[in-house]
Amino acid sequence: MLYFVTEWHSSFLRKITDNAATITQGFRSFPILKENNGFGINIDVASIFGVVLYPWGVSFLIPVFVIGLVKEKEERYLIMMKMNGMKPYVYYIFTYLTDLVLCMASMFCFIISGLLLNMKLFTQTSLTVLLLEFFIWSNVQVILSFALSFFFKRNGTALVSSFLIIMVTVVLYFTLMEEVNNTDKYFIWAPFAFYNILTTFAQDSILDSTPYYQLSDFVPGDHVFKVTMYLIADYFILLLIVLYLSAIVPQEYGSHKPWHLNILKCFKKKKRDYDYDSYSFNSFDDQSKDDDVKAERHRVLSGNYDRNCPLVIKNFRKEYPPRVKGDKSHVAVRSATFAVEENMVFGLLGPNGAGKTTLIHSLIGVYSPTAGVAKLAGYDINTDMKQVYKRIGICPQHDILWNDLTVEEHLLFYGRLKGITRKKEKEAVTESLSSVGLLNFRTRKVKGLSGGEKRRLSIAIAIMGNPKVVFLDEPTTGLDPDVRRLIWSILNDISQNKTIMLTTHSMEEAEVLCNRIAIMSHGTIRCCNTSLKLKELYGSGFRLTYNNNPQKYKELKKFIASILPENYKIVRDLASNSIYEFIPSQGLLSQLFEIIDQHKEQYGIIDWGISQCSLEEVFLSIISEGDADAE
Ligand SMILES: Nc1ncnc2c1ncn2[C@@H]1O[C@H](COP(=O)(O)OP(=O)(O)OP(=O)(O)O)[C@@H](O)[C@H]1O
Repeated sequence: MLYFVTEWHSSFLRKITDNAATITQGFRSFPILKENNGFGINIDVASIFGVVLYPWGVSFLIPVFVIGLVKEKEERYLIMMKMNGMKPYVYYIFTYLTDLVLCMASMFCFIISGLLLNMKLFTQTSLTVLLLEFFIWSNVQVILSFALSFFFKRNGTALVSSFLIIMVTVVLYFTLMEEVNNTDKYFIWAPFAFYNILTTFAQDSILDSTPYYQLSDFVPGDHVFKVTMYLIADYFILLLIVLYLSAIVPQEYGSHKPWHLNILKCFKKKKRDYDYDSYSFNSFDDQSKDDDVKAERHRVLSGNYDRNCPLVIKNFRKEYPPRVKGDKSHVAVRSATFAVEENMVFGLLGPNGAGKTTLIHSLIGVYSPTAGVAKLAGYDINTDMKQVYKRIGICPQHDILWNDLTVEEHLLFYGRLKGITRKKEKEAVTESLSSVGLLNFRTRKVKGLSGGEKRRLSIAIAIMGNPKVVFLDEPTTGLDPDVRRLIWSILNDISQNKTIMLTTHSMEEAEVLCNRIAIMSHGTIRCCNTSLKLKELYGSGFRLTYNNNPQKYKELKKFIASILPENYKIVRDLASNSIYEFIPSQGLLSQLFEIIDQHKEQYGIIDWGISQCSLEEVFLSIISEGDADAE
């Protein structure tokens, strides 16, 4: 059809122009403008999508940083580092710098991909201005994640919530874009300020009518300059918020200040309220009625102990500030005074909440003591903590280990914290690992270790560098009997030339390992002696236990009363089963065995036995006394 129409027009043309003109057929594309992208509009599609996607792209690291910080809180890595002498501010500065480097690296990738994709925002905006803005934004991201991390305790919540915060911010920004551009108050929220800067650059580069953003444009009076100043101000506000929150938000460990930070107290000159050598009886009264505790207190406070004692505590007290305003402060350790010599394992027993962990944590600097003094390995914990950390080892109640580090890396890390030199560290690692039987696990990652192996690694960390004093907080809790016995034999071997302070809930463990045992309840040391002595002092002597025929119950009861000494106590009195406690006179035990054996059929005794009281009974009796005192 097109052919016939063209031929008809062509013959008409030839006729009127005397064959001078003719129409030739062919196909050609429509002419397009060089920068038209084929749609007739001169725009950079990548930049348009970029405007929408940039905010997401430049904010995705915030949730990642937040979960990193919250995970640290959850896993308590910082506490373990603190127990080994690392100052929290060092940890936070390094976390900040690591996050900043990560952020800057991701920003570089962002800029390089923009340049490779030939996106105008990156090709046409001054690179110096871009780098400056991204540097400021990287700092803001890191400090913002620090601030957000204070509001979460669990990793999962932190992840979801921080993603939501970023998502809502981006959506809100695009909804209010026009308003944000014209109203400065929105720039108080740092992401709004940075997104606005990015959008301004992107719009400048999309629209031909305005020139692209250059360094010379970045001067006072310019919109981007003004928003950048807001962004910098936001950074400092966030920094102040982080410093404030770190002082007032209660952490699982460590103390925190009231919301008003006790500012007035800062101006008062701090008085040194102790002097190690002259510290004596004038402090808090010891509540213990026990003669051994009183004697130990007298011995230590009057200075009658070996001056080389690696562990000396005088009138040590720890009060926690009240959790609720108006409440009284909580006294976790009332007043502890004792000294432990070298080559000794000192067991600290007590029910949950007795104050054992608080005492250890106050000694190793996790908390500062409310009153009292202590010397560890010859150094005063109030003045020479740096020296103390080099000479002590700590195995905390729960394993605080990094899943992705190897066994050796853990030991190297803590060894360096303790100040072991590079030359000696490999040797120290080998020594420590062979003591706990983990030499073959040297290169294994912690996530591949069993519970017992992790515990042994925690003990290896504690004894790294051959410290003088080792604190073991419930080292075998939750382990099976086999592993528990293995750890006992390890502890027995490593106790040479050391002073070990061990807390445990296992009486058997205390009996096996400890040369001296102190039982603590309600923050007070109730007794302190060897396990044998404690049994003698607090145990109710011996126990007669029997099962019998209920028909002869009354006669049997009379018979037993007639053969036991007058001091007997009935512990259990059932028709078919009874327990009596008594303190035997000389020779009575052998007589009892004979008499009961002769009369057992006559009184219907089915089976019977006599046993000495256990440390557990001593423990229970002391704890119940402590409970009565506390009421
Ligand atoms: N950070 C804290 N702030 C306030 N009170 C605390 C704090 N930590 C512990 N306490 C309280 O101090 C008391 C002693 O606690 P601590 O953990 O020292 O006891 P424990 O003998 O080690 O117990 P467990 O055997 O369960 O570990 C408890 O009443 C406890 O509630």
